[in-house]
Amino acid sequence: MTEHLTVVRHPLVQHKLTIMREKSTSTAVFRQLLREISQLLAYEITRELPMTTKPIETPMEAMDAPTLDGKKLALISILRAGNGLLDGVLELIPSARVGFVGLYRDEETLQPVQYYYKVPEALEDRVVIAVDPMLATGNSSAAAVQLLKDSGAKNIRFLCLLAAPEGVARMKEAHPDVPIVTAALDDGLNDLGYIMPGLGDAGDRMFGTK
Ligand SMILES: O=P(O)(O)OC[C@H]1O[C@H](OP(=O)(O)OP(=O)(O)O)[C@H](O)[C@@H]1O
Ligand SMILES: O=c1cc[nH]c(=O)[nH]1
Ligand SMILES: [Mg+2]
Repeated sequence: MTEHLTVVRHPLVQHKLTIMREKSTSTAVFRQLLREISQLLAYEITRELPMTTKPIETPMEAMDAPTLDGKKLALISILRAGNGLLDGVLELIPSARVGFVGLYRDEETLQPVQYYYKVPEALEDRVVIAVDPMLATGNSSAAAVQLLKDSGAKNIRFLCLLAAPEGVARMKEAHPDVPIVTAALDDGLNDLGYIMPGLGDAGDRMFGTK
C-alpha cells in the first residue's frame, strides 16, 4: 500500500459506524456491527496483496487463474478489543494464521502494559495485519508493531475502526512503513486520552464490562 493513512468512506461503513457511536446502542448490536465493518475494512486493507496465477481446469478448458501468492497471512489481535475486529476478518480470510498481543493502556500514564504475546512462526515471510479498533495516543499500536518487528515481521499493516490525529502522527513517526486503514479520522483526544467524538471505550462496549 502506498498511502500511510486510508479512510474508508464507503456509505455502508459510515452508516454502521454512526450506529456504533450512539451511546444507546446495545452490546450485542455493537459487536455485530463491528464484525460487519471489519469485513468491509478487510476488503480495503487486502486490496494490494501479492498475487500469482496457477493452472486450473474449468469445465470448459484450462486456464491460468489468479490466486494469492506467498505464505498464509498473519492476523494479529491487540487484546482485548482487537478480538472484535479479528472475528470478521478471519471469516473473510479463514486460512490466516492468528497471533495475540496482550496490552492494556495504563489509565494514568496512557502507556501500554504488556501481559501476553503469542504470534505465528515465520512472520518475516508473511503479510501481517495488526487489528485494534482504537488508535488514540498510538502508544499501544506503536508498541505492538515494535514487538512484531522484533519477531521479524517486515510487511505490517494496521487496521482500526477509529483513529485520532495524535495516534496517526505517533504511528507515522515510529513506523512510517506501516500503512493504516480506518473507518474514520476523528477530531482528537480529550484530557483522559479518549477519542472525540469517538465511541467510548471499545472493549467495554463490545464486552459489556462497564
Ligand atoms: O492508542 P492508545 O492511547 O494506546 O489507546 C488505544 C488502546 O486502548 C484500547 O485498549 P484498552 O487499553 O482499553 O484495553 P482493552 O482492549 O482490554 O479494553 C484500545 O483497544 C487500544 O488498544
Ligand atoms: O477513545 C478511546 C481511546 C482508547 N481506547 C478506547 O477504547 N477508546
Ligand atoms: Mg478498553
